[in-house]
Amino acid sequence: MALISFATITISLAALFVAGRIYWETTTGARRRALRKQHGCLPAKSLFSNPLLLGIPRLMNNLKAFREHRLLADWADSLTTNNVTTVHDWVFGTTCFITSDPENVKTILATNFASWSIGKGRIDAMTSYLGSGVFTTEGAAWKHSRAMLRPCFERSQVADVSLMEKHDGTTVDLQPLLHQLTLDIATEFLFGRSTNALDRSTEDKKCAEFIEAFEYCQNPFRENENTSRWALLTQFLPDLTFKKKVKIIQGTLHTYQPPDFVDNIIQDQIAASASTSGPLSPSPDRYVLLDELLSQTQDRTVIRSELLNILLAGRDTTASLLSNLFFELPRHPAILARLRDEIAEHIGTDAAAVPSYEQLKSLKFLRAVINESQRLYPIVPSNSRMALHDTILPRGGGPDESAPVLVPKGGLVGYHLWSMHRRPDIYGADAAVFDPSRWLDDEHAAAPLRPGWAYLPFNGGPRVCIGQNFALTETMFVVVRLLQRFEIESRDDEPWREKLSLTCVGLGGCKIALRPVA
Ligand code: HEM
Repeated sequence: MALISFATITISLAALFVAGRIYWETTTGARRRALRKQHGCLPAKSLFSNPLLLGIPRLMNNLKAFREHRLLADWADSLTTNNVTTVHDWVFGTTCFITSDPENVKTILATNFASWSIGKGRIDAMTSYLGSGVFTTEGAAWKHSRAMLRPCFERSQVADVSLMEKHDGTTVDLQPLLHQLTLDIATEFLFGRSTNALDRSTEDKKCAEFIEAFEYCQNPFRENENTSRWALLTQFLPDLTFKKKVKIIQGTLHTYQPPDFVDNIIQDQIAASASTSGPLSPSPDRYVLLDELLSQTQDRTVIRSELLNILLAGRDTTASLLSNLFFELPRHPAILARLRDEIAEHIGTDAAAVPSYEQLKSLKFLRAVINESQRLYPIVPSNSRMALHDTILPRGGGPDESAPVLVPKGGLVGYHLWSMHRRPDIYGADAAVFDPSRWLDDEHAAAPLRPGWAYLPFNGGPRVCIGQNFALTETMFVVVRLLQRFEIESRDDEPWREKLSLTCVGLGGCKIALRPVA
């Protein structure tokens, strides 16, 4: 009896499976076959063997490579060794692609923007501590945020370099100080008030607590925890520390908490808006994002979320760029000397010669140094998008990768800037060398370098970094002010190694000796 019912159940399940498969083949399958035929799609290569293993071996390898600080280089090697620019994989039933092909990246970010999402994973993970804002939303909500922020980044606002001068200080232990400096500048620019993290004389416990909590939440790859051997298991366990930190960031939004760091800023600004004078009254000649937000809504959740979203986007990114740049610069005395000459010629060597926005923009060689630093060490070295419906990548299929590829609805495409920025067929045989002169038309060996979509440190298309100009001005300003005052020397013989969180920075920090210029 038991045997019969077991056989009946097995047959029924098999029949159900076959019926389901037939249904799928005649609907979704047929639609995809037609789409493939219409566009001449061919499959992309796969570097990975057995789909029945659900991509788990690859995932474990990635985690190991991440722990050993070689994930980016491993991927680049993998693509180069196999002579491919787009590969296909299958992780836990989700179709995934990795690409370093500029045409594919352009399609995802610009020409076919509407077919792609930033992904549920990013939205859920980041909304949990940032709330809804420009970085975590899509569609109408994102458009609204972006429109609200745009005036904040117009040239006249960014050109106000005086706020940067206020936060310019002597540095010795560079990497952490750069992170504090950019936090101070970002908060002054966006909120009208600085965290003053760099100023040791003004210890603010709430501020320190807030920064610590913010840093904890924004690092999804917390070392020794998520990346341990048990990483896959810990993903399913509640992270109680994370919840505690979110409460610190979200402050009074969670009841019974005293006003926290961000709340205080919002409250003070509301009070200042009501008065016409006093140190916190809205500046008549400078745009402060918080003032703009307050003029549009009194909803503190909205205000707080938008502020946190931008703080995330604008803070560590610039510090990481500066840190990577100052890692390379002292290792290339000829490049450093040329940069000093340019600064002396256009601005002056005296510390009293504070550069203006226009002067900064005239420093062509400094711009080339920054470009080169971002080429070799993109701050966001890989990124991804999710297909909202069945859609097409223009390249990557077939033996020579020239055929289009079908990406099914829900499929993920990772675009690997680290690999793309180092492609010898785009940047030349010396692609691995730090050489800013490749960006100078009259000095470039062959034709002028015009990488287009093959160079993407700030992303591209409608979601291009809104703070790009601000970040570049800030970077130029800090480099000029530092070199005007100090001789710099590398104090680190180790090669650059990746330290990946949301941004990418050197594992060994940026150890340099600073001597005041005689
Ligand atoms: C070197 C410094 C910076 C780099 C390399 C950088 C890079 C990027 C990248 C790659 C994105 C796209 C992320 C994505 O959509 O997946 C982005 C978006 C964004 N960035 Fe930056 N960024 C920098 C500095 C800044 C600064 C200083 C601010 C503001 C103060 C800022 C504000 C934003 C915002 C608001 C977005 C979201 C734009 C949107 O989704 O519409 N960034 N940035």
